[in-house]
Amino acid sequence: MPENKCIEVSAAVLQRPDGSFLLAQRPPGKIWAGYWEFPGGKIEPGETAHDALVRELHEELGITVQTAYPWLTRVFTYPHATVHLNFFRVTTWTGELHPHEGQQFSWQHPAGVLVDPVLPANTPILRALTLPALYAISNAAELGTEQFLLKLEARLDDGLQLIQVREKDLSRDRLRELALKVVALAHARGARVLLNGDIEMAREVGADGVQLTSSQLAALKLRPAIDWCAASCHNAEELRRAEALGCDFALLSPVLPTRSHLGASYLGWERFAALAGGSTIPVYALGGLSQADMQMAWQHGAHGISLLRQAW
Ligand SMILES: Nc1nc2c([nH]c(=O)n2[C@@H]2O[C@H](COP(=O)(O)OP(=O)(O)OP(=O)(O)O)[C@@H](O)[C@H]2O)c(=O)[nH]1
Repeated sequence: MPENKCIEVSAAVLQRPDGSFLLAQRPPGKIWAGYWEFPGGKIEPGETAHDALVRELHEELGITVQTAYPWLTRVFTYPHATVHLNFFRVTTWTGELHPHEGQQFSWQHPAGVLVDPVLPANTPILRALTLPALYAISNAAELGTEQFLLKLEARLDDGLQLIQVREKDLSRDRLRELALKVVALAHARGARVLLNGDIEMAREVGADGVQLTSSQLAALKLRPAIDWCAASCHNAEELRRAEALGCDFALLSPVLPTRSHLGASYLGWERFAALAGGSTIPVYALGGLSQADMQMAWQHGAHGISLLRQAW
C-alpha cells in the first residue's frame, strides 16, 4: 500500500435520548486493539459513507440503522495509515446490540468519558459531543436587559446549555455588566457562555469562550487562548478558515430569510448542506430558524441550530 493512501472510514456515534453514546473496544487481533472507538469501519469500493455505516453496524453490532445524520469528518495520520473518518450521529435503530466481533461495549456521557484509552483521532470528537444542539443568542436589545435576564433564567432552568452574548448596541460598560450577569446565571446552572467579538472582555468577565466575527476570523493569525472559540461564517472560505485556525465550532448563516435582514440573500438548506458537509468542526445553522427546524438542520449536516429571537 502506498504510504500516502488515505483510508475512508465511516463511524457511528450511537446516541440515546439521554445523550449517552456507545464506545466499543477494538478486539484483539485488530490494529490498535484495546483502544475505544465509535463502531464502524472501512468504506468498501462502490459504497457511500452511509452505506458503509449501515453495513458495519449490522455486521459489528447486529443492528439496523433507522436514522443517521451526517456530522463531522476528520483526517488523521497514524503510523500505519492516514484515515479519513466520516462521523454520523445515529439516533434510532432496531435490534439489540450484540458484540459480533467479541468487542466490549460501554455507554458513556459527553460530560466525562470514563473508559480509556480512546483512539487518538477521536479526542476532538469527544469534545464536540459536549456541545448541545441549541445555541441561544442574547436579545437584550429587543427585550430590555431586565426582561432578557428573567427569560434567560427560565431557559437555563429548562436546560439551556450554551449562550452567546451579542449586543452590538450596548456601550462597553453596559455590555460588561450584562455579560457578568449572564455568566453568573449560566455558570450557576452548568451552562457555557461565549462573548461575541471581544476576546479581552470574554476573559475579563470569565466567559467560557469567544464567538469571533467574520472580520476577526479573517484577521487573526492564531486561535485566541480561551477554552471555547467559535466563528461566525457565511461561506466556504470562512468555514475553511475557522477549521484551519482551530476553532471549536462554527455558525453558518443566514440559512433562511431573517427579519433583521429583509431582502438579503440567504443560503437555503441545500447550500447549507453542501457547505457544512465534510466540515471537521461542528456547524450550527443560524438565520430565520425556530426550534421546529432542528431535525431539518440535522438532516443537512448541522450539529444544531442557533436562535436569536426564537430562543426567548
Ligand atoms: N471504527 C472506527 N475506526 C476509527 C475510529 N477512529 C479512528 O481513528 N479509526 C481508525 O479508522 C480505521 C478503521 O479501520 P477498521 O480496522 O476499524 O476497519 P474495519 O472494521 O473495516 O476492519 P477490518 O479491516 O479488520 O475489516 C482504523 O485505522 C482506526 O484506527 C473510530 O472511532 N471508529
